[in-house]
Amino acid sequence: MTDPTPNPKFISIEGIARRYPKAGGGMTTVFEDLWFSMKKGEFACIIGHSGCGKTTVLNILNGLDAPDDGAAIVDGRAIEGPSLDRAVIFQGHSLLPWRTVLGNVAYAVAARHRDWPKAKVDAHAMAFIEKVGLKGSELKKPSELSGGMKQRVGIARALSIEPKMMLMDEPFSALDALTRGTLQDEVRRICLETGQTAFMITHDVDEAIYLADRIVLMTNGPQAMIAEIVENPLPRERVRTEVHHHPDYYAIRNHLIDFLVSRSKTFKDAVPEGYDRRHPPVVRPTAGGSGPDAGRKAA
Ligand SMILES: Nc1ncnc2c1ncn2[C@@H]1O[C@H](COP(=O)(O)OP(=O)(O)OP(=O)(O)O)[C@@H](O)[C@H]1O
Repeated sequence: MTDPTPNPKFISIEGIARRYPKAGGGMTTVFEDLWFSMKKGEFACIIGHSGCGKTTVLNILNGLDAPDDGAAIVDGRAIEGPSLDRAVIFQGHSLLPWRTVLGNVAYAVAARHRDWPKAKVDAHAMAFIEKVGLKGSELKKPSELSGGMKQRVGIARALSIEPKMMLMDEPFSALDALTRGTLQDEVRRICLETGQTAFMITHDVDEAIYLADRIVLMTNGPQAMIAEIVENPLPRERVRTEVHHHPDYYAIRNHLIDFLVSRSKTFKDAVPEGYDRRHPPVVRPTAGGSGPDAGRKAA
């Protein structure tokens, strides 16, 4: 269940910057002074063109990369390296090929709970294998599974360690549309049921609208900025086959596409008056316009 009084800064990105040396000397700034926070149990997607720094942000949240300035904080503690508090689901499955489905998930559970006996580890792993619809396939090896099934194992493994945060880097982009839809449904259901906090990179506007509570819009790099935080006007209880009938669906969809097509390129050269990197504008596109919250500052 979702925490009724969630900490508004359960996850907090505070003024982070990432720079790399340029081939001919000097430095390229991928982004700097980036601020964004998430409540516990929130699902956020980040959208922006290739190279703007989405994976870099995700790697900083995962602890695989460190910011040159600023800090990323989870539940009051600065991230200082990878931790079982955070689980990542990638596009590829990165399963251990010699282990079964159960073996792959149990391996993660055993790493999290080193004092648990094998029977308890296996029972816990099985509960998550069941959650992603793979009961009956637990003794299969990855080579015997379809792409969608492998991705399910990755999801079960990530969820089984009951992380404070789930990080997803385009986890469904390599799947066919039908499998992608089913897995989106499952991830959404499980995140809602377990109050999981999730941060996902996607290039798919419809995926972001279906999954996210809020969508972070990043301008093109280098020196990418968070242009806005878009609040999803759709109700939290969503049904895939009905979302596009919601009166606000096309308002948010058009807003996101308009950003990707034009404003992601032009934003930096015409930064709106009063724009504050620390509190990017919060926009809630609705059929009646950008809604009463348009232009509100992020917390
Ligand atoms: N190790 C590195 N050395 C130099 N530049 C790097 C390094 N890693 C990333 N970059 C640069 O940082 C920028 C941001 O990369 P990043 O992978 O975060 O972008 P992205 O938005 O996730 O892109 P995509 O959507 O294509 O995955 C890119 O211009 C990339 O070339």
